[in-house]
Amino acid sequence: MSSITSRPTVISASHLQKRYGDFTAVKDISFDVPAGESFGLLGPNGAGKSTTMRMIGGVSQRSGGNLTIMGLDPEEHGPEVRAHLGVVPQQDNLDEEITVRDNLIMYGRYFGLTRSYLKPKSEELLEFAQLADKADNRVSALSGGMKRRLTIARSLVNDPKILLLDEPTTGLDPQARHILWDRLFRLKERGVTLILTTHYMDEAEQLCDRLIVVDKGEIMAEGSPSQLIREYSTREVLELRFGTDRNATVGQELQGIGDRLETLPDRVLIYADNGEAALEQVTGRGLNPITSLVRRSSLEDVFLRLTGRSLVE
Ligand SMILES: Nc1ncnc2c1ncn2[C@@H]1O[C@H](COP(=O)(O)OP(=O)(O)OP(=O)(O)O)[C@@H](O)[C@H]1O
Repeated sequence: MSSITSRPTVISASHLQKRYGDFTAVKDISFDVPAGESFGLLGPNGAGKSTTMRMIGGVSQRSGGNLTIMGLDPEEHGPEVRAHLGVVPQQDNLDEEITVRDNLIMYGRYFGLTRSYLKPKSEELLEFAQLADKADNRVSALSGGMKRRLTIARSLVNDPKILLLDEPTTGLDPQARHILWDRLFRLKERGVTLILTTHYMDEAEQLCDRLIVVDKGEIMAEGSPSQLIREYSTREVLELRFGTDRNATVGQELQGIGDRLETLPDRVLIYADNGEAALEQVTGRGLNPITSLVRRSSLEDVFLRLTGRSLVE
């Protein structure tokens, strides 16, 4: 099997910038995505992820930098670029008053696809989205997770090589998120390049081969989830809760335990490769947290290390 890095680059962004008046939403974003990769933009609300996606999708003009999709500049070759892209926006914009199947057909017609192509295609996509039994229902009768799956099915009507997903599971319950992730894995298996934004660290860890951590319009770090965790965190984290007032003051007494300490309003985090050994040191000093938990490091810890803030505030 060819390694992912030897595959052709399908998206190349170089020093992307977007200004809204005096405000710079995207300051300097560069990345290359090879075909078939699942690439993520992870960052908190307002980091500039959607703005970057809109520039890739060709619906927002960039203020600076270069961008090519399959070798073409989306601002100069909008229709050709859009023919390669499937776009799943942050907000579902389905037609609520028509049926599930008709949403697919109408969207395809808008793309100029023929009815004879769309008839079998819509059935295939309904199967893929696990919505075949809802085909004749109005969209207004679907759950949030079903609507998301329909939006994804709709984005696939033109067999895109690249799928842009802006916050694909925001607002969904855990079960609906897992069903959706499973569908995205299948697309990845078929060789579709996935570009997704998320502020959920677990989503980034599950879905992304590689990602950039974005904050305030800039890239803070880049790598695979495991590379980033290795580089910016310890293997384990000991989470301690001492009570609201005590959390803020106990830091002094914990000095020297583990590699690093973070004090959050509701807990203290001790970064250590061996969390249990760190906990023994804590109790050995006569400090008795109300609760303690040893867990593996996550991308949330990477973000905290890079910015001093939580991803979800
Ligand atoms: N049309 C606009 N005019 C002015 N400012 C904007 C506009 N669109 C976005 N912004 C600002 O640009 C910044 C980045 O927004 P963007 O939507 O790209 O962030 P994000 O990382 O996608 O977060 P979210 O998940 O909340 O959408 C924010 O401060 C936002 O308020």
